[in-house]
Amino acid sequence: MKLLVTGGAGYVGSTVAARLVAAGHTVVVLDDLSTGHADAVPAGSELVVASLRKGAADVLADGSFDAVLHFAAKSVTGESVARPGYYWDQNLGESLALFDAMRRAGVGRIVFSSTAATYGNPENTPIRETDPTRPVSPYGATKLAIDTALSSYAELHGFGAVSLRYFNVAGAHEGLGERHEPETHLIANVLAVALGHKSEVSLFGTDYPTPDGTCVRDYIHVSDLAEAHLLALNACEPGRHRVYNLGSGSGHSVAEVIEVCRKVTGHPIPVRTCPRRDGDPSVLVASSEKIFRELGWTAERDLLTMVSDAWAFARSLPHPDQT
Ligand SMILES: NC(=O)c1ccc[n+]([C@@H]2O[C@H](COP(=O)([O-])OP(=O)(O)OC[C@H]3O[C@@H](n4cnc5c(N)ncnc54)[C@H](O)[C@@H]3O)[C@@H](O)[C@H]2O)c1
Ligand SMILES: O=c1ccn([C@@H]2O[C@H](COP(=O)(O)OP(=O)(O)O[C@H]3O[C@H](CO)[C@H](O)[C@H](O)[C@H]3O)[C@@H](O)[C@H]2O)c(=O)[nH]1
Repeated sequence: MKLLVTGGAGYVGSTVAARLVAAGHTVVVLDDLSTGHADAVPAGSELVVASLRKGAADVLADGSFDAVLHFAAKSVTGESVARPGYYWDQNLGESLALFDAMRRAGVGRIVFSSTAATYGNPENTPIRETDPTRPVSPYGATKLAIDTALSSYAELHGFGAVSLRYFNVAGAHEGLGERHEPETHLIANVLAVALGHKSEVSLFGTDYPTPDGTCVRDYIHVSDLAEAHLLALNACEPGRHRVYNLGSGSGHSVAEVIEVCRKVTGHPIPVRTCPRRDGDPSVLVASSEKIFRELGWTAERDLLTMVSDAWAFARSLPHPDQT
């Protein structure tokens, strides 16, 4: 297939783009490089540097594309609380421009990166796709709005859409890993301490109603995520919008993750205990039973593998002072 990958210079998008190229697809990446890296775009694919609003219509105009994989977004929860208008514009506004360009070019097949943040503070654990969606951040709200728009486009314009609600993505895949600036994600921040880039890791909250008092999350390897995108691409069915959670079904506390990082790196990793971070639910664990039942997908790589792969990637990067 000929595929447009928005956000394909970012962490998840570049990994999936590499997997799509390896599977024999033709890939064009559309990315404004606002948080991505041109050197992450896989060899064998073309990079168009533009926002969705400015670039999507032109790229899609020749009618040669079969489908879109839509990763491009702003995704820092705290920033979304500080700048809600920017998030609505960048996430919903840019996505609507993309969907309109797709409609005009006659491309109706789309796989979209949604998020566990659409559920907010969950009523049930593990979270199912039928559970209430009550996002607690503008980031989660914009992603839920895009999911809702996709349902309309499926119903009224015949799009075949799949939203994949990732839980906490981690790990690295064939030389591609996390390079967010600033980095907010737990594992990358812990590994930065092991590398000597930071002196200690902040642990946000030790008074949660969890076994060790720290937040519990469901970590999913980016390589497992890439496989889910291949399956989702084939599951797009005109007139239908499907939603799937992507997680492992088991939770790990922040303290547990830090301990695994100590084992993998051999570094003591000093911790500074801090107050809770705004907007963090205490437990987020996915039921991925639906995507297993319907598409046969299941997470195969465990937390130790995620941390080991992220560590190998982190060590391959130059020290920030040398870049
Ligand atoms: N990383 C996670 O744990 C996680 C969890 C759930 C959902 N997601 C979602 O997965 C997707 C990818 O996340 P990531 O961690 O790879 O983020 P990322 O910031 O590394 O990648 C996003 C990419 O999109 C590009 N981009 C942003 N806005 C754009 C625009 N308007 N036009 C063109 N390009 C634009 C950026 O330059 C970047 O390359 C996002 O949609 C995010 O919401 C990520
Ligand atoms: O330096 C850090 C970083 C994080 N944490 C804690 O570690 C846990 C995981 O935090 P991350 O920032 O790694 O991930 P989030 O769970 O906040 O967010 C991720 O999952 C969300 C859905 O669950 C969204 O999809 C979001 O885009 C994605 O980054 C949280 O309890 C957080 O407070 C720390 O203690 N110290």
